[in-house]
Amino acid sequence: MVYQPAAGARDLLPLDVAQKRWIEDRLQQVFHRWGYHRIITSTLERMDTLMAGEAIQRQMVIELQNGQNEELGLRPELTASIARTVVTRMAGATYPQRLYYNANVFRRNWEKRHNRQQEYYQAGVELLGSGGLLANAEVLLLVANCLAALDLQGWHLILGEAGITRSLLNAFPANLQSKVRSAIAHLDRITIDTLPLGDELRERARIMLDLRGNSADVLAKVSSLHLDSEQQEAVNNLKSLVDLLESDRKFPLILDLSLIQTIDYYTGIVFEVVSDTDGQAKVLGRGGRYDQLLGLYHPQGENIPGIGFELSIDDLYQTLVSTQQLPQNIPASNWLVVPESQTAEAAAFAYAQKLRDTPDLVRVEIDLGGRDTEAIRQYASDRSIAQIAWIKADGTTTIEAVG
Ligand SMILES: N[C@@H](Cc1c[nH]c[nH+]1)C(=O)O
Repeated sequence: MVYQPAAGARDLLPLDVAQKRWIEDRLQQVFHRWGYHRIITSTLERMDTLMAGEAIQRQMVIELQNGQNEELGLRPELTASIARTVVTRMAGATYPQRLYYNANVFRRNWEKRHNRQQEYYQAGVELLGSGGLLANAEVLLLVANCLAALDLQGWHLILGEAGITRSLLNAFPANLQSKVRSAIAHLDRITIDTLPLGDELRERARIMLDLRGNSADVLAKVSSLHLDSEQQEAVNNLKSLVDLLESDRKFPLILDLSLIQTIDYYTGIVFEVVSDTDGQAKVLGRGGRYDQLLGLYHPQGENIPGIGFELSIDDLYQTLVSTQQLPQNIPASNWLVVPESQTAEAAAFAYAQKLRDTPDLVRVEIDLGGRDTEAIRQYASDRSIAQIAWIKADGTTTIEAVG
């Protein structure tokens, strides 16, 4: 019998881990520089927490059997868990709260693959307690700073507004809304042309499909849709955000008011970070504003606004691996300490420990015996170990540089 990981699960070997850590360490430094603090929530959650009302579909979650009457699942994302934690465990916390995470998530890929489960790694932030323009701008500028810290060239951000998109969809008959929503999400013009819609609504659906491109054009087009005052206000807020982002230096922005996310807790801006390095658009991360999510978990139903994003470590890795920036090898040890006889073993351990106790990171291996001098030299050279310390029983040490 051959033991294999579960379908869709992956083992990360030391070089994979070193490369993943390279990405994570850079992101973490950026998060710290912006005043964010790490939060760790449970991998396992109750299904009602994970589904965040109806925002996350049950099919997305890998459910677990347990004997009790508690439905449990593996988290498919972190935002719902963080919302639950903050309102139930951090009562009395002052706002804003700036939190970040770096964690594994599990999703059942029911759409594309045949019910395959999959484990992914995400790093992301949640900025809680502020609903305004500045919080939106902070989060988008933080995305840009993360990508700069990874030296990732050639990306853009697709920015939508879930509130506007949802209210534009409300004009359609209730029984057709989900079809129109899905046709718009998939840019499916044929469905829009064939659904039983009157001329005016069909035209509206076509315009919605076209609400994508440079910000000035899109904002002009959406204003032609006879907006009510609430929609107009949301459009104005979007315009202020775009102006703020584009004022200082060019922020690579595409506005898309047909952008619809699979996760449905968003109430304001939504966005996707897209890389265009390999000539092929690839989504590296996504996020948005959710001003009604925390209220779902709050004991008194109090709403606290929030906004955040996740970056997919797996997709960042795929994009960066071709640029040779990631470490190409696991780090070599600096020293190999060799007891020359059995009676020298204690002295060898003591010498190795002295080397390890220096303030700079020094990697020190003990030779575990069973090979002759030549084999030891060969091993050190194969592993790119710089120096060998040969230790005698009386503690005498001979240092040899490996050629
Ligand atoms: N949790 C979302 C991303 C997000 C973070 N904050 C807001 N949205 C996801 O996994 O897609």
